[in-house]
Amino acid sequence: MSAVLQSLAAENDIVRLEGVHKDFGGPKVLEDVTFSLSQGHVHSLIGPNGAGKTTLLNIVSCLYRPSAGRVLIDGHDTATLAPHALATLGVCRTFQNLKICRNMTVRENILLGAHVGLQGGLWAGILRLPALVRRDRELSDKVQDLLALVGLDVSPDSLPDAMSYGALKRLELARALIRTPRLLLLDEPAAGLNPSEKVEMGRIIERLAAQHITVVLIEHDMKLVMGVSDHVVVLNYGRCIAQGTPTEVARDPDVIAAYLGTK
Ligand SMILES: Nc1ncnc2c1ncn2[C@@H]1O[C@H](COP(=O)(O)OP(=O)(O)OP(=O)(O)O)[C@@H](O)[C@H]1O
Repeated sequence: MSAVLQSLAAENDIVRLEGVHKDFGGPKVLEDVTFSLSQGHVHSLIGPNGAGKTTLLNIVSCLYRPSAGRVLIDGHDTATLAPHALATLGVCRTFQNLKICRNMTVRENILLGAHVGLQGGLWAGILRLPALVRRDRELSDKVQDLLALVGLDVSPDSLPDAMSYGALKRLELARALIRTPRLLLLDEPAAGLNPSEKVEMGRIIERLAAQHITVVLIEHDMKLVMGVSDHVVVLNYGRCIAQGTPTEVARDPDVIAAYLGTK
């Protein structure tokens, strides 16, 4: 690629990982991982179990620090950024395990996402401090829009305890969207969903991309990955072994070998 094209591509990058290594005091979990994520696209991070996908997402979300290398978001090194400050950069995420408060209403659960990174944070939300109650009132209309966006036909005032697992996953997604992120990190959003719920999750991701939200998706369901991704990064034993369009990675011999267990 020419220098001009390279700098144009870099301008469009929202995240850049440069030579990221990670260990937890033992063997390397990530080794020299370098790639860029461009704005407004759906990027999937795939690889066999234990390849280092969640560790990488935790590094991008500043929950873990790289042992070496760096992560840039909008060109800013995140080395000293606290995880809660990420939301102010327009970065939000969901987790593999559900983090829904079952004794709070659907609306309150979604609004908790608006409190991340604010003064007082999650606890101010749980304790219902006055400034946040005012802000919540302003955001209430948005809750209804988000429920529609994630395809949840439930009352914002209902409790989530009667909701199915698939519906709770979508509720978590709505919570991550309340702050209108530019970059959304999704850790296995379709895990545990039935086939029709997976299809619906794919449609939701496409809707998010249509709204120019950059999505990073960790997912084991290859049909979903191949259907929604613009760009796929493949990890194996902590190394990036391939990246490209879904078609390119699907026919990459290293990727095929990793998935068949021959590498
Ligand atoms: N906090 C930690 N302390 C020690 N080892 C860890 C820690 N977090 C992850 N690991 C190790 O790092 C390796 C990669 O784990 P990680 O969860 O990132 O893989 P993954 O690709 O997301 O796997 P899966 O698809 O099964 O979720 C594993 O060997 C795991 O045991």
